[in-house]
Amino acid sequence: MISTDKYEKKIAELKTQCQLKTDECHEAWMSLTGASEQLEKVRMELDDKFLQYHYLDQAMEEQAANLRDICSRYEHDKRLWAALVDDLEKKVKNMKQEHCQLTREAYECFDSIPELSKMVFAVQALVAQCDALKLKFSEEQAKRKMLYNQIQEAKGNIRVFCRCRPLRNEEMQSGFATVTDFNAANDGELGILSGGLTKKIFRFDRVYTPQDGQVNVFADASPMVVSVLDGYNVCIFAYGQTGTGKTFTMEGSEQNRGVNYRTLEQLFKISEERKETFTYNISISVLEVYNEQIRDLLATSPISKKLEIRQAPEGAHHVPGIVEAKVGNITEVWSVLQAGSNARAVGSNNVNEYTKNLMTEECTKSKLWLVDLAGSERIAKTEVQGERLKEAQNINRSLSALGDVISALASKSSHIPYRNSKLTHLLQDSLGGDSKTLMFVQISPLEQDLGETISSLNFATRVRGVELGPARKQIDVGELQKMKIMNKPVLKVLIILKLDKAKQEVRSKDNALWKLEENLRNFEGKAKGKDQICRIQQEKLSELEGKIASKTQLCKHLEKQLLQLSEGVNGKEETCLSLQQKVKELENKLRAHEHAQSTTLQHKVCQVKELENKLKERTQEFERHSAMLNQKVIELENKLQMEGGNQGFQMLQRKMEELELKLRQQEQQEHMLPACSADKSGTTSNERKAWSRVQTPGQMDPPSLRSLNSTNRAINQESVLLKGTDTLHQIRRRRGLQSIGTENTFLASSPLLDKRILSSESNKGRHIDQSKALSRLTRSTKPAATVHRALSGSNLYKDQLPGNKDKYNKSKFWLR
Ligand SMILES: Nc1ncnc2c1ncn2[C@@H]1O[C@H](COP(=O)(O)OP(=O)(O)OP(=O)(O)O)[C@@H](O)[C@H]1O
Repeated sequence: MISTDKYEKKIAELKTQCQLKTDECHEAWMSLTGASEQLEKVRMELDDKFLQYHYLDQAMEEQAANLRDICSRYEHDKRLWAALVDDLEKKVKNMKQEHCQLTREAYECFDSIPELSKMVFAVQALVAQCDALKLKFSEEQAKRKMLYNQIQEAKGNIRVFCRCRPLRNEEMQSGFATVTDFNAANDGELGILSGGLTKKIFRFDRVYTPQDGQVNVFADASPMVVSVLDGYNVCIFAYGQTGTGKTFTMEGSEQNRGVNYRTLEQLFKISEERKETFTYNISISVLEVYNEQIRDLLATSPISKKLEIRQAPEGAHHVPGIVEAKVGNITEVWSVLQAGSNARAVGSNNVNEYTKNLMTEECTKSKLWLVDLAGSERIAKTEVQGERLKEAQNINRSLSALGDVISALASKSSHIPYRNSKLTHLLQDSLGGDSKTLMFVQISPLEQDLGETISSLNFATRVRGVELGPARKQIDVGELQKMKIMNKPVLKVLIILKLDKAKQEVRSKDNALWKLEENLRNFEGKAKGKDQICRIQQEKLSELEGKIASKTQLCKHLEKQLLQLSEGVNGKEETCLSLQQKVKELENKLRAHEHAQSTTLQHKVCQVKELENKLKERTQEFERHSAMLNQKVIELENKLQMEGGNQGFQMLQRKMEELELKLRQQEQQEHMLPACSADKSGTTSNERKAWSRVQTPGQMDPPSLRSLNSTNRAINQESVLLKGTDTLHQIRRRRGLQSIGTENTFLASSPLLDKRILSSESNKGRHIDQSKALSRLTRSTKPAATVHRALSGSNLYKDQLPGNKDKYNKSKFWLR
């Protein structure tokens, strides 16, 4: 009994120690749970901070990107505007320079105005001088005209040039003898050999050898052209035997123009030279006198009406109805002459006359007769009959009438028989005292033509012997009044012609003056234009400056915003840094706390292990003692059996049974407590009542105790302390499950955690202790805001966490 009490005492002590350890473990667990909760809170705060930091970081990045964009645009605009400003400044500088230049030039021009006025005075003086010179010139011109006429008169108003045709090829080949001697041709003498011995000398104004060309011939005839343009009637005609070169001299060929063409060419040339002083209206008529009938070769109608010669009231003769083609240049004249030539009667042997009517501004109306007479052969020689005879007779009549006129003029007869033939009648105004006449006497060099040659030369000599009076200008009486009015201006115009050089000087001065004025005007215009451009550019510049100012203001505003944003960013960065710092601190704290917790836990675990070991040792000791007690009991029973009677033995056996019962009740009590706490979820209220009854063995009824005794007999046979060891193992296992569950709940409810960690399947079977799980969560930067809610909402967590149960349950749990 004493040993049993001892054991009972020891058991009670051990139980007390065990209870104390269990309480310590419970406290440690509770503190761990509290630390975990705090840790969780800190983690959540950390996650929230991380999230905020992340958002702030994003906002900051966006702001930084915006700022960078604004900065780059600002830089670009700045560069652009700077370039524009530079460009404009350059332009303005150039324009200012140009403006200065133009102002300088304008001032120079302004300064040169006195010089210009001086020049104007000089020019006016020159003009006055010019007027004086013009007067002198007109006087000189009048004198020149007078002298020219005097010379012409001295030379004779009828001038005769003799021209001999060259021998033809066949004539030369045939060896025909010639009778002409040109040794003194330059002196105007022509020798004609007569009978091979005697030589007769003829004197003319000019004698042309067969070698003299058209140019030489016309050179002597050209003064007549000046006379025509000066207002005198002129008649140039060729007289001579057929085939001696009359047409050649008067018309010539296209390559070798004759007197007609060259005279007209000269006429237009001089009129062109005089165009500033005179206006010549030149008209041309081409007519033919055939069988004493005037034929208009320019008439377009095939049947031309009969043309008659009429005398105008002022005395001039004209042919009414004849075509007068107005010509402006030699080309037109040539085409008109060609038309007349084409219209000429084919095979006709008659007089062809070209007249030029010239009307000048001084109201003179002069005529130029260019006459190609028919051959002057004697009828006997021509031996023609019928119509040809009649034609030859008419030709001879014309020529003899011409001869008669010439003779009458030569003898200064009172009556000049102009009207004896159409030819002399037509030439009346141009063949006489008031006009100038030039006759080409054409001769043949052949001996066989000697008679005709002598006849022609004699006729020419007679013509040359005619002494005409001084020529008169053919003034149009109808325009006389006009002429009187225009006399002075005409003179003036003539002076201008003569004083060409002075006029040119005046003109050049005028031109220079005009140019200077023009330049001045141009400069003024340019200056105005430049001023306007300058104003426009200045306006543009001011506009651009305004723009630049607004841009600068905008830039400043942007810079301010940038600064504010930078400050904000800096503030945010500082906040972030402080937050990071805090996070770090918290992490450190957490780590330290974890470390402390883990250290404490390890310490506790070690303590629990030590306690377990001690418990094991005690249990083993207890077992040993039990075994010894059992041995002693058996020994005592045996002794009793041997020494005492059955009565004492039965009493002892009863006592043994009572002791065993007590022991069993204690065991039962110990055994029922963990079963109740382990199967709490499935425990009903009745069972709890039963459990409460079991707790107090004194209150238990004997049958229940008995039944319990019988049901637990098997257990009783085993070690009670071993069962206690199993219970500790179960606790450890549950704790492990709690850790796994907690971890899995964390993982399942934190979507931002790493996916590998998220995989609950892979982690389900793994045993992860809390310290590792916490460290992993601490390493994770992803927030887990829902962790606490997930944890608090989890039934498993609620059931398994001892902190969520009442103290009584906790104590029950840890009693186990
Ligand atoms: N000085 C000259 N030089 C060269 N050839 C000339 C010269 N004179 C006349 N002839 C030539 O002589 C020929 C006859 O000349 P042209 O017809 O002019 O004579 P004509 O006197 O007019 O004759 P007609 O009285 O029959 O009209 C032409 O072939 C012409 O070329």
